Amino acid sequence: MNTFRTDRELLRQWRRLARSQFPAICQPRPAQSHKGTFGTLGIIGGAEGMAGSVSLSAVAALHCGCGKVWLGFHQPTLPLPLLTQQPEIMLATAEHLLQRSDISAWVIGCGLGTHESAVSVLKSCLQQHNIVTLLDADALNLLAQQPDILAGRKNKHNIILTPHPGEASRLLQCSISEIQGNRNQAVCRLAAKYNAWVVLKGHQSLIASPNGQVWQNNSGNPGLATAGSGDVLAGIIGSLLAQQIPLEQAVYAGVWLHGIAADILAANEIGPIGLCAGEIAPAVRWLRNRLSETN
Ligand SMILES: NC(=O)C1=CN([C@@H]2O[C@H](COP(=O)(O)OP(=O)(O)OC[C@H]3O[C@@H](n4cnc5c(N)ncnc54)[C@H](OP(=O)(O)O)[C@@H]3O)[C@@H](O)[C@H]2O)[C@@H](O)CC1
Ligand SMILES: Nc1ncnc2c1ncn2[C@@H]1O[C@H](COP(=O)(O)OP(=O)(O)O)[C@@H](O)[C@H]1O
Repeated sequence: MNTFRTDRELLRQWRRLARSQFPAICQPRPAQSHKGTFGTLGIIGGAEGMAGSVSLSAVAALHCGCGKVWLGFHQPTLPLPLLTQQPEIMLATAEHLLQRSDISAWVIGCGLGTHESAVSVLKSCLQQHNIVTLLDADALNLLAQQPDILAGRKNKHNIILTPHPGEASRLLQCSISEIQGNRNQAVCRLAAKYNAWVVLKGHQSLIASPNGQVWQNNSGNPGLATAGSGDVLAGIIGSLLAQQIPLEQAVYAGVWLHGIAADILAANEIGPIGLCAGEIAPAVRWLRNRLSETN
């Protein structure tokens, strides 16, 4: 059980900001709702040795409110220990998961690996043109190696790319210092090159829409500089997308919630030093519930 201490005035400010900028995440649950109301997220990645990455995404997605989460491992056999960690998560191989017809949103790439077999998994995921899809980590590395992977996608405005500066440098074929030297320009170049939504992660993450509008996020702290916190972000945004939160609000709100969660944890003496990525999800759940309260 997790409750967090927060200054009341700060919580009021967060509510005001969230209600004006991303009202869809502040709605209380309708009494007549059921798990299907809140969508099904499909997460693909987790090659051998990397099961933890997609597990972090999936746990975060559940805590952020989506109805069901499927994990599709890019491995021939399933990493069974995950069942005991969070038995609510449904497990499959990536190939089997891609055949399901009930997925509301996809997250692909965390721990996926960059072998040839990963390319075909990514391509078949992208063939589901009408399903909003977030590409992270190795999906971005594959895209950097083979930019035409996105060429056959009919609708790119429902694609979200979430590179850290290292991945951004691969996507734009330049150095990390060039990315960091002009982050605004970098995020715009990425959005224009791929005609997609882009989150350039790091201190004060930048979000660019496909038509080049840029928004800077100011929540978060260096506690987030820890293995797996990007996997958690992918799960949060994917969860909001699966819940049918409008895409623009899902991307902005996801980045903001992830940062505020880290700020709440730090204020509760969990980090910033030694904050673990898995600790972010309960704080996101707490915050989403506080935002949907009426007072
Ligand atoms: N538990 C698990 O299973 C986990 C699995 N994971 C999975 O591991 C796979 C590899 O992912 P990865 O991101 O660790 O490696 P990689 O793409 O080589 O990037 C590192 C490069 O980027 C740079 N860089 C990064 N951030 C930066 C910043 N803010 N600002 C500036 N530079 C920055 C960094 O630069 P450096 O500072 O080190 O020179 C370096 O060059 C991937 O599939 C992922 O999902 C992880 O999620 C962890 C938990
Ligand atoms: N100094 C920082 N201040 C604020 N946020 C940060 C900082 N460092 C990292 N983050 C955030 O943490 C996440 C790290 O993502 P990423 O580098 O992809 O991690 P991983 O691959 O280990 O999951 C991103 O959302 C990024 O914006």
